[in-house]
Amino acid sequence: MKLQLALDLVNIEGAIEVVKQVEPYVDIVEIGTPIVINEGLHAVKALKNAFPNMTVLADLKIMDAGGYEVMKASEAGADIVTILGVAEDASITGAVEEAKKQGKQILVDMIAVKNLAERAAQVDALGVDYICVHTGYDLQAVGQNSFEDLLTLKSVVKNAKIAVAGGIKLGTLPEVIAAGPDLVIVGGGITGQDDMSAVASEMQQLIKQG
Ligand SMILES: O=C([C@H](O)CO)[C@H](O)[C@H](O)COP(=O)(O)O
Repeated sequence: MKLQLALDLVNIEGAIEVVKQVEPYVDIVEIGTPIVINEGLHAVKALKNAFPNMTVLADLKIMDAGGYEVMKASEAGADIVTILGVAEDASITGAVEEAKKQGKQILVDMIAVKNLAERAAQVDALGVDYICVHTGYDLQAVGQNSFEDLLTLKSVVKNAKIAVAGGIKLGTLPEVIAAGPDLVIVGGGITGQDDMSAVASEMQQLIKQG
């Protein structure tokens, strides 16, 4: 099980400062969608330059032109690129083919997918690397989370690794770990804390204990 730090509400310098504090405790650093919107793929390039050995995920949430957008993110240095589960199969296939060509990986974000079990099985058959259940900010704000969806995903996905994201905090991490995902994605649960390093370290310990 791996820990991914999601960086969303910071600029490039802020992102680099956060990673300096938590680098030993996280496996993957995500340049979140809000940063990409504000700063473009330069943010991915800057992070990769600052931390060449770190696995960097570009949270582009691709909806169309899968192959082209994966190519651009790969050029910027992304190791993993996200596409939406609600995208067309052709877009996901294009993203997967381009990622394979570039030696990169694809994470499919199932945010806003209504028929989760059915769509997860379809997406799994397209050869993606990760499938992620995700409660976004707007549904977190009305009290939702992804725990039940995570169990659904576990029961239908046979090939891809399973990831979970959305509002995970130190207090809720044990419940997430118990469901056995391959990748746990945490944003505000680390970046919103006074002592980011201590929280990330505790999260890593819990994840290692499994
Ligand atoms: O993908 C995300 C969100 O849609 C904003 O782009 C976040 O990175 C993801 O939800 C993880 O962040 P937290 O919910 O703060 O843990």
